[in-house]
Amino acid sequence: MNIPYIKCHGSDNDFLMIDERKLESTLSDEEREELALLLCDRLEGIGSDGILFILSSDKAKARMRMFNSDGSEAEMCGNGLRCVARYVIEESGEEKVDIETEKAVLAVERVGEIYEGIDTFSVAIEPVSLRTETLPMNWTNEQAIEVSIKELTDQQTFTALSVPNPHIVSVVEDFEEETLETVGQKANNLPGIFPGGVNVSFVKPIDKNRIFVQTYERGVGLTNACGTAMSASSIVSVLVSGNDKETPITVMNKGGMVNCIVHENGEYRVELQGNATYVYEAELEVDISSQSFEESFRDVHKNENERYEELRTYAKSQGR
Ligand SMILES: N[C@@H](CCC[C@H](N)C(=O)O)C(=O)O
Repeated sequence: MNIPYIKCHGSDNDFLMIDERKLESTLSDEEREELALLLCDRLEGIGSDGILFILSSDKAKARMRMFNSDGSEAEMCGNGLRCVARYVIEESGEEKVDIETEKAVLAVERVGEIYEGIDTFSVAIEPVSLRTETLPMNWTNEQAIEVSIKELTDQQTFTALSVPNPHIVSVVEDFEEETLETVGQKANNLPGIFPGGVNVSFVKPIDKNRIFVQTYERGVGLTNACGTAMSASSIVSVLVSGNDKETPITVMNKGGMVNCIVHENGEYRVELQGNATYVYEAELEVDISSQSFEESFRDVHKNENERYEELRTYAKSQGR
């Protein structure tokens, strides 16, 4: 099977982006899962946090499906949607389009640069729900805001929300990555509470409307950034740490930074704004039955990667 793809990232949460509309035939779900397992592996494969599949849609300009590196499909992917937004916007020549995702048709658009020289895209993160049943999370109350989950740790509290993929968020003064990994692993081995798994984020407030977020992602593990988690964390920071809605919250992460604008009009909605960087474009010859592939490189996007390095250096200098 011949598969052209673009290696891309949002805040260094990296993906292989495959336009299925350009393949001889669309893939089956088994093939998407097999491709994710084969290609995302960082030792034996190409290495990435997941695969973004672009399909045609009868509801929007295009449709995105996202598979995690463990082969599971997620309802939504914020950093990935920015990459798909760029691809579809550049393809259509329009500045604002709609993209179908599993749970919603979402507006995406090109917006003002988040950092000099960085083409920036904004994606809508919705629907948002604080009802535990939407994650799903088996819990005694309808909501879980700042609750202790003793099966995870007795040192922290968590807030649960779906955006619409499932997240729990803990606001802490400081944290070690190892603690996040331990808690994330436990949460994803607790089917009695989180039957579908859950993304776990630790949030460190830095200043007013500025936070640092890191996430243990369901289906992946620790990542440099997770767009839906940064959106969920921004909502939680409004709810429990006094950050302001309707104005950007700058979210620093291990791979860079984004802006999240939390809107509330009866329900929460977030505008997630950040980079959508192409690393390189290449072509694959894949044989799924023998679990093998060959890769031929076509085009490295050197200039934009150099510009992204400047953003990364700046973000690092702002600390965590
Ligand atoms: N990194 C993504 C989220 C990807 C899906 C997540 N691991 C899940 O299974 O819910 C993002 O940027 O939102």
